[in-house]
Amino acid sequence: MASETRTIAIAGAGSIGCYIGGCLALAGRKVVFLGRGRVVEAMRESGLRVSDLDGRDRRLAAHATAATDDPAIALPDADVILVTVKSGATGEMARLAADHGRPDAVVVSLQNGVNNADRLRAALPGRRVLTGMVMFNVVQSPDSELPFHVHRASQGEVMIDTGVDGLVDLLDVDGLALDARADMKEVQWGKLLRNLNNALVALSDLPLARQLADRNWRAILAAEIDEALAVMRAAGITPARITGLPPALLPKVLRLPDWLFGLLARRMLAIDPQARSSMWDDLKRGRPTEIDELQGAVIRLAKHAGTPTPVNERVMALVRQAEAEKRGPPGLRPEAVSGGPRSA
Ligand SMILES: NC(=O)C1=CN([C@@H]2O[C@H](COP(=O)(O)OP(=O)(O)OC[C@H]3O[C@@H](n4cnc5c(N)ncnc54)[C@H](OP(=O)(O)O)[C@@H]3O)[C@@H](O)[C@H]2O)C=CC1
Ligand SMILES: CC(C)(CO)C(=O)C(=O)O
Repeated sequence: MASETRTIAIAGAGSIGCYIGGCLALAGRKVVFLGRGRVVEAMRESGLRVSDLDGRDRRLAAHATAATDDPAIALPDADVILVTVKSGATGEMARLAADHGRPDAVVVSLQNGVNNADRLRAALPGRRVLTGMVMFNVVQSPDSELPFHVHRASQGEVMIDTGVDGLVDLLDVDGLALDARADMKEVQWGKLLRNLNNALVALSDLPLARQLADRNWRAILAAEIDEALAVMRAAGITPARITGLPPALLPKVLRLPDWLFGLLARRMLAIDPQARSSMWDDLKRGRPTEIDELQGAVIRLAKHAGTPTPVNERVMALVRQAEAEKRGPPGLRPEAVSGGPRSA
């Protein structure tokens, strides 16, 4: 795959799509952004600002940013379609790729959860669909800020299925660390363990670094992970090690006192103070969250495996309540989430 001549479509220009597409465009790749509303308007008006916690701070001028809300413009020329919509929009994006994309385009799901790539495969029979996973957090600018600004606020790779010649070379540019993996199913489950914290960041309304520094919040995450590991064991699923720690050790390490956790989990804590979670972003913007793909996946699997998941169920119910109230992240204390003695 000759990198300079290939066209990459970003199917869902939001936080992850604009960060990854922005890095690719800044490296000279041909990128077209398919988005909508305020993001496309802002990119057309004033381009894109792409920064990260390592100190890069770069701009793409408006004339160098191909942004559209029309799939008939964005998708027909694409050699690679990177799907970066939230899980609730996967079905719709699959339909757009089927209607407007080339049959030989490689489609890559860069979404959290364990089902999105399979959903794309089912909706795009005969097409090449790869599983991907993004390990870092991206924060997007508030609505009024111009240019539209995406900031990578933690470290981590973009992991992608092996098997398509030249794809890693195409995507491996400054600001992105590519990792081609043959175990993406296990990576999805390993990432799911980490994503069980997305809801806690959203419910606490705390930046990720502050929330993870609090042992009371970590104890809730540890309890969620205990339940998820039991479910996975019962279902014969082996989650990949993606945090620097073996998955089975995560609950123990999370329950350590703050000072010891800080020492052992240095990689996990290499986060800048702005980092939150994509679910926090959804509550902030009054949008549906991916709770059903994360805690929901654990709870559904547990129903088959016959293992209990009370903590994941409680967290899911609180997120559902916050979604329905549409008042943004509710700023709960850990006791209100764990159901502990001080929650009343
Ligand atoms: N944000 C993060 O830090 C991380 C996110 N992820 C995962 O990456 C995926 C993407 O997340 P994120 O970037 O945060 O999501 P965003 O909501 O920021 O971006 C998705 C964008 O796609 C747009 N969109 C949805 N449907 C269409 C459509 N039919 N046509 C054009 N545009 C469309 C949305 O518009 P609108 O808002 O109008 O719906 C939105 O702007 C998720 O699965 C998430 O879990 C993984 C790691 C980190
Ligand atoms: C922040 C991160 C990387 C999980 O730690 C994430 O996947 C998200 O925000 O959805």
